[in-house]
Amino acid sequence: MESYLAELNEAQRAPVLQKDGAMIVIAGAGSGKTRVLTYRIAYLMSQGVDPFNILSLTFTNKAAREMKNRISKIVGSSEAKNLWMGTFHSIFAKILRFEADKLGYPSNFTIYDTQDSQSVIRAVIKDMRLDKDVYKYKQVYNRISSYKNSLITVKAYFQNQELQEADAMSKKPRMGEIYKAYVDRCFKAGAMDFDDLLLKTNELLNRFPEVLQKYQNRFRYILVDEYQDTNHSQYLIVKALSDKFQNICVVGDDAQSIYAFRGANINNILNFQKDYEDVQMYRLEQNYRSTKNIVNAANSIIDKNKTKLEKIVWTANDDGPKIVVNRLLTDGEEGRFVASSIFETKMQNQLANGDFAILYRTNAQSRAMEDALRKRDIPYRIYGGLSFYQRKEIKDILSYLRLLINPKDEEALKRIINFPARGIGQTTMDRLSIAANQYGRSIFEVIENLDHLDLKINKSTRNKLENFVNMIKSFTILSENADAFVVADTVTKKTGLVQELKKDGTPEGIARIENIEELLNGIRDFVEEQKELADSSGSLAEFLEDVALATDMDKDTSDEDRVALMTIHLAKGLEFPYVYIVGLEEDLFPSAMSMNTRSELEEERRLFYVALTRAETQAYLTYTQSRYRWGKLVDAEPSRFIEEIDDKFLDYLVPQDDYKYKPLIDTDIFGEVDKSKLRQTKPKKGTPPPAHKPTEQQLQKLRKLKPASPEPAKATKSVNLTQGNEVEHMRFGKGKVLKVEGVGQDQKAEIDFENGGIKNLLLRFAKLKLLS
Ligand SMILES: Nc1ncnc2c1ncn2[C@@H]1O[C@H](COP(=O)(O)OP(=O)(O)OP(=O)(O)O)[C@@H](O)[C@H]1O
Ligand SMILES: [Mg+2]
Repeated sequence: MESYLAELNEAQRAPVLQKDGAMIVIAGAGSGKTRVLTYRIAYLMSQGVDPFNILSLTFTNKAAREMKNRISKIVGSSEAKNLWMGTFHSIFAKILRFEADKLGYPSNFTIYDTQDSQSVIRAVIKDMRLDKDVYKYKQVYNRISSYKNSLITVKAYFQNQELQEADAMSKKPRMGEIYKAYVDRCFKAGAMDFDDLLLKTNELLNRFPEVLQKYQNRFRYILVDEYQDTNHSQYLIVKALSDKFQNICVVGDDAQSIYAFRGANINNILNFQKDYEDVQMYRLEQNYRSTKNIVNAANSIIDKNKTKLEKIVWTANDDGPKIVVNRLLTDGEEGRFVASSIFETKMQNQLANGDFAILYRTNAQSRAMEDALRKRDIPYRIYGGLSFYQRKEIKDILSYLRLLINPKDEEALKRIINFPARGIGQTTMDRLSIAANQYGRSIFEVIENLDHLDLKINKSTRNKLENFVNMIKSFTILSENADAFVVADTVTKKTGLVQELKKDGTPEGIARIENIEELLNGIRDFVEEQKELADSSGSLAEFLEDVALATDMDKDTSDEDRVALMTIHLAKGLEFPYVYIVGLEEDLFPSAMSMNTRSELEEERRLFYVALTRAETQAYLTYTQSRYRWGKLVDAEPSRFIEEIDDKFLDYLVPQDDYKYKPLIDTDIFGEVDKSKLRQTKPKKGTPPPAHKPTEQQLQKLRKLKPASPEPAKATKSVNLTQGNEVEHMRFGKGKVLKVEGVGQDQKAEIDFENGGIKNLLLRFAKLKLLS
């Protein structure tokens, strides 16, 4: 037996060793589904399957990279390079580029991000002179997106009476026209939006049988992770591609289906057995990720859902500490509690920042957490929200880069034709735009042919336009031979973007220049990685595709050690030793918008299940008593999800009898807040005082809950360290003391460890043995 197969239990080995046929692995969180996929790929390769013939679809590109790295270690990296691994979007974007001409697109088509798409929709609504309060562009965008994901093309829309009536009923009778205009504009700009990447792939496979056959033969073995969250469009692609050989392995957990609001269809998992002949069903039951307390608490939650497949999840891991529940007065306090708990836990157990994650239901909750972490000097990274690539200065540079790859890209052109200012005004742009519509050409082409067109544009403006086009063309020529970094660096210098920011001179301007530097560094890393890992040259086109399709998780470019902050939706598939789930309040989690039907509430509960099962060692649940929502301070009730967990797994920092007790208002914290809005309850006689902050006693208790270390934590106060001492640390091994500073409780030492490099340790917590 290959040695790596010993790293699987028997139940995991079975789907790995079944080389051919259709199979589905349904199993709870942390039971090794992703591991099964990884090892299955390695096994297929060891059985002589060509990596070119294996397609593996994951939830993030980062997950794909991690799997590829693991596989490289098992079978060698030159082999693993040729695997097709990535998200649905990134894999099918690649295929669409090969086949673009069949669909009438240029192979260098741009991928419009959500911002670009919404900007096109705004322009359409404006040009059609529609009321923008009725036709809200974000709503319209979501609607179009859901049509596309259900494979309703413009043509299909106009054939569907029901849909048109539904839109008319919701006061949007002209939805169809907007949809058509939007699709036409994107097509003219040589651009696909995110949903097109799936829709057009379906079109390609449907309309061109020879193309379908080609990819059916290529992808003889198909694997899909997180199958419970595939939407209809993705489902059809997988079904079509796997139809011939039926060598398909999907893994998933119905209890973790959390994307119904984006069209994910849990029936895909439930119907799998009907879709293929001879389906083998596998179940995994042992969880390797979490403690018994976490696994059992998570089981007790998901038990409350009626719609589910019965599953067993157990673990041989330790009981571990109980799940800590804490009530705080406000979100500010909640942040402070989380930050100090992270600080204490980190110090006591000598952990890295990356061992901690803070998960929340909505992005808005991150602010209070950030404030508190910053005050404590704890480095953190927020995933999601406004991403790095959406920042103005970054998007400006990317627009230049996009334009030189695809000159038809109208969103990119509009953004930078007069930035930095070159004296090309709005009137000129309007004239160019009208001409472009009239001739059915792109604005760039109109500018290229100005001499032959009778447009009211004066000589000097014509010159400016010509210079602009020539500059872009010179970049295009450069990009034909140079890698992405060289091109981006040249563009940044030649366009004068950085000079513009330098002139500005404000701290914001300087921060923007730093961001641009970070972008260039990122591009350099990308080029190096491409050359090493993926057998490619690291061209600009490849980089732009990578950026356009990077999921929020993938934008993690630097490897600095930070606490992770993200919404629960983004945390799917990940794991952290310590997890804080914050804002566990009715109307926030479960969300007020998802409590209308049982199925919505069950999706919220699955979301909570996902959150809790990310934790390996310890989970913390927090809620506040009042929170600002829509600009008002409102009373908050603890989430029903806390009450749904069996008490024996919980440790309340707030005494439990006092669970729903509302304390008097703490004026120091509320300042000028309208106190009449707060419920003012007098403490009942004999009730313990409300615990706003954990008391010293509670912190003691919290400390006791820390996982026991092999050696009891000895304070180092008896060890009097000085420079040059040799010491030994449990995790970092032997080390030499470089520097000691501070006194008493705050005494710190800088130590150079054999295994850990130079560390700065607080002596009160560090478990050090003095050797000499
Ligand atoms: N047989 C095993 N022996 C040791 N560790 C294992 C084994 N199987 C899985 N693990 C570890 O358990 C953890 C969870 O595995 P994995 O992420 O594959 O689970 P999963 O089922 O995909 O979870 P999720 O449902 O959250 O996606 C990982 O750290 C993995 O390395
Ligand atoms: Mg997984």
